[in-house]
Amino acid sequence: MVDGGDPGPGDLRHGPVPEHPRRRGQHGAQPAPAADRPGPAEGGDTVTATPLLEVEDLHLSYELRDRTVHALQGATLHVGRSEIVGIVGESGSGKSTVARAALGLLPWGVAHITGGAIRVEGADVTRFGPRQWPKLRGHPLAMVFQDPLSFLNPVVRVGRQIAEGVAKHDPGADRTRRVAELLDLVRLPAEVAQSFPHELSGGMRQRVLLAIALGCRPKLLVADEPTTALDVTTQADIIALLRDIRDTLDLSILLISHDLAVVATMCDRIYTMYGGHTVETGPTADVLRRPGHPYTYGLMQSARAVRDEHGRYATIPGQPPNLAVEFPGCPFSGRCPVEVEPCGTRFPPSARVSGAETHLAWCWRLVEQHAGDVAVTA
Ligand SMILES: Nc1ncnc2c1ncn2[C@@H]1O[C@H](COP(=O)(O)OP(=O)(O)OP(=O)(O)O)[C@@H](O)[C@H]1O
Repeated sequence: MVDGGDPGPGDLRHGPVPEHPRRRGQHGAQPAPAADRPGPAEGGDTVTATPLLEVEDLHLSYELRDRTVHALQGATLHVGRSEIVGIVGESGSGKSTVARAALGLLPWGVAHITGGAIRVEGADVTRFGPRQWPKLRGHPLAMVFQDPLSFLNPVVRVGRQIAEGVAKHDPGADRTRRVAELLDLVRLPAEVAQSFPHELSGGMRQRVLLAIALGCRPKLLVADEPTTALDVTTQADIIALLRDIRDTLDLSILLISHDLAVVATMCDRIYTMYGGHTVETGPTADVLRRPGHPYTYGLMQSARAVRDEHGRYATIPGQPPNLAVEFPGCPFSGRCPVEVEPCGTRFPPSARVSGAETHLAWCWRLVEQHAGDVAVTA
């Protein structure tokens, strides 16, 4: 369950309006506002000047035979060193697409980046092709997926599958010893090395996947819904394990989940995505205490299993946006309980929500509350 107060989306605080990563077609890709980068005071322990991963105002479409899906229409995020950062949002909001784009794991010829930028350790990888991406995979970036069975080779013992990554990224290592170390790290007995994937439980397979990824010595581990297919107890074990691994190995984790409770338990900072846009970001405690975007507030109500006067669980009324069109305004417009005049026609600049400079939401209502602080330029 998500803890925190019960502020409504109207209960938003004032503060200066930082510069917004501008909309594609209006100003082109721009650096994220300084306030959207973590400082040592908030959102992480040891954050250096160059984030491991930066995604700036990313626009991406899937060109299908009969239609175009504008999956990302302004996704912005960064992950610093030793941080656990979460992306939360409902199905179709673009969470997996932004993560896969950052690892070059999108279908070539179908997915097209049409604006914005991706940087890995400061290097622009936005236009990387199929030959360049493999150099980044495993190290410095590795990914674990929701469904280990689709990733693991069913006819190869898991020890050998772990050893393959070790051989590539850690060629000098004693492979047998390293496999045993990695299994121990993910809290599996050494004998598991002799097993085939189908002989293991779902939770054990997820740990094997984690061992394979860690064998590549990543600096950033991207975990896409790693616990969704697991029962509640196993979910909690995997979350605790991920946190311990971050502490032991001092790596960064980007956790993707539709479940705000999972993200809230584990992450230092959160990004909320909706309709292909980043709509809020901030240190987890700040976002939960005072959500700045009405969509984040709706997610919190759903996560708390709040019931309405008829005893029904709170859901966000309305339908997600149609991604076949590029929407000029806020994608939550039409579904938003606190909509104001420009929402349907122009996407807002970011505005500071709470005390932390890193707590921002992209919401016209907040911008209006800030009116007079800083000129709005979107
Ligand atoms: N390979 C693909 N080809 C075409 N459309 C795609 C592809 N992958 C994703 N999409 C579409 O892009 C949009 C964003 O999908 P994405 O998987 O990134 O969202 P998500 O927030 O991760 O949702 P989920 O939690 O259901 O995976 C959706 O409309 C989805 O149907």
